[in-house]
Amino acid sequence: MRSVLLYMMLRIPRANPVLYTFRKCSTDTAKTNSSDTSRIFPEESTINRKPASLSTPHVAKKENLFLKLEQLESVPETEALRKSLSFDEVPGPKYLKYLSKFWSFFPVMGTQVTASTVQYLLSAGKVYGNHLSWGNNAQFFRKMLDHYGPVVRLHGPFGGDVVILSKPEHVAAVFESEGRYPVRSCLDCLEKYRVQYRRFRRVGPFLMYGLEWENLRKAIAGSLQTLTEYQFELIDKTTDEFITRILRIRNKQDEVPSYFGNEINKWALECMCCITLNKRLGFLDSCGLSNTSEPARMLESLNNATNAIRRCESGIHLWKFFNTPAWNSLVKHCDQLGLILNKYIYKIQDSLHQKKINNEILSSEKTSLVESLFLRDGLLPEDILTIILDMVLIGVNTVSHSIAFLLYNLARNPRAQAKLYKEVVDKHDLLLKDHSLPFSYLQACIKESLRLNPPMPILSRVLSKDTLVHNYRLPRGTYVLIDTHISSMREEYFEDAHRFKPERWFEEAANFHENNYVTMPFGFGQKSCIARVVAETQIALIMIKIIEKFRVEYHYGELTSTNRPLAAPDHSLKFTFVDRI
Ligand code: HEM
Repeated sequence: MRSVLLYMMLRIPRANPVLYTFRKCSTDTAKTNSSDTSRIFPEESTINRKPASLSTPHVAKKENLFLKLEQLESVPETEALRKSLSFDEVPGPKYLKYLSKFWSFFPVMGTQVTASTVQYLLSAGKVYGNHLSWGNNAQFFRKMLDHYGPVVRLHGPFGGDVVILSKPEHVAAVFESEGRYPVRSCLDCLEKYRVQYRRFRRVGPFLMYGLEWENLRKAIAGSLQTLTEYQFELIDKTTDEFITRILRIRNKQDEVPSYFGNEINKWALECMCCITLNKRLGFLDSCGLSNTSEPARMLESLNNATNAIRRCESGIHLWKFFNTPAWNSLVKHCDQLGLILNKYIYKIQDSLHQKKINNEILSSEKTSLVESLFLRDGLLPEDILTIILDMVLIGVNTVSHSIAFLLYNLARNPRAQAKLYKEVVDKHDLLLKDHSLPFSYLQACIKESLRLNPPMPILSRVLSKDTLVHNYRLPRGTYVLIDTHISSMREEYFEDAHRFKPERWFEEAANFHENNYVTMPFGFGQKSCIARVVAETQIALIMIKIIEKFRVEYHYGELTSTNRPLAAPDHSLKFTFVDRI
């Protein structure tokens, strides 16, 4: 048994043909472009590249996290911490405690596996013993918190513990103790894919930490403050195409087909290309997409890669030892997505080079995110690829799920929809004039819908120092999962919490809720969403166009979220779009 385990732990991931082609292609391209790179960015030649060795076995996440935490300053012991209850006293399901002792010899497994076990329970549903037999796994966190109290400790079956929280004051304690470089959980599979298989030197902004992450984040955030006028125009055109698409695909009863969710995804992916590449790739082509077209392949890869990441991160990480179907799918689809994006990234690099030769001055209005990243010192095309891939993997589904739920909430609340329609009609000319979005009721609708249906309901952090929560001392290194959805549904903060009431955001208490960890659809602090403004503008723009043109209805019962890490609508989105007279 031990030797089998040892073999599994040391097993070196085998390169597969798809990967080989991709790696070869990208290194070839990198070679052909290396001279260009040094001409445009002379500083880059000094970068000391150290690709991760393929022969290095995957390092246990626990060690990684502690290495990262070591960089953080330690804090003096306070009186309150000294008097607190110990970590062992935090309640939680007992059976996991026994299992954790039994499994503790698994050195390669760590906190991450505990967390992914939780994720697995959330997405697949499992029955364990009396305490944990939940009929409805979507209610997993709520049941745990109802049963054990506001702070729950899950003893990891494979070592490493997870603490679940949802009360704003506890969430405050976690975020207020956050250092300069917060650590969130990692997606191990994506890290392995990028660092070990693709040998990228950086793992992407979502997964990075420390000074390097901070610098990268500053570089991206600088270009994502707002949309440029040019990007706004591109997204505006894309949204017009989306409206035409609704007209084309709806039936005689004005209802769109069950694949409408995919149409929203196409719109969101096209917008992402506008934001990152300043380019429309034709996702909403009026003739539809042929299966072999580039946009269709890109969309398919994105859907399959997202699904593969979810499968890899759920349950036991067998892909760390051998190539599971989920891992193979992840490699195949991330490669595919990367190949397409790389093509455009290199094109932009070439055109920048050309502009430099011709001494052309770049107009800041027309500079794409990729261009602005190239213009910063020290970023290689592969760094830019990981940035764009992270943005695509996070930003497309979150935006399209938000739109789906907002349409649903408006369909179910005709009065709110009528009020929004009035605002849109009254302020239409303002939108045309200066591209600003002075729509306060619309903004309240967006906030309210994100409160009811946040696309990323669970935030995660690794504590950078011992933290006092509910008088328990949670040790540094504890992996904390925060269910922000539960707190934003509490009656004590929101009257009629289950109702869609945009008006509540005009009340005085709203500021309190926004600033006090009660509702956090975009996360919190240094590692909060980098593209909040851009995402809100995108959502506002599409809603204005839809509500101006159609009355939206939904005739299929309650739409709720699947409880995956990214919460998606659990039914098909067969909305009815009735023309406004
Ligand atoms: C309604 C849409 C969106 C929602 C609700 C959302 C929500 C979130 C949340 C909850 C986080 C984690 C925050 C934390 O841990 O504190 C996050 C991080 C992030 N989001 Fe968004 N997001 C949205 C749209 C986007 C878009 C459109 C992009 C890209 C253009 C994007 C890029 C990112 C990135 C790169 C991070 C990682 C930031 C870091 O770790 O430094 N998001 N987002």
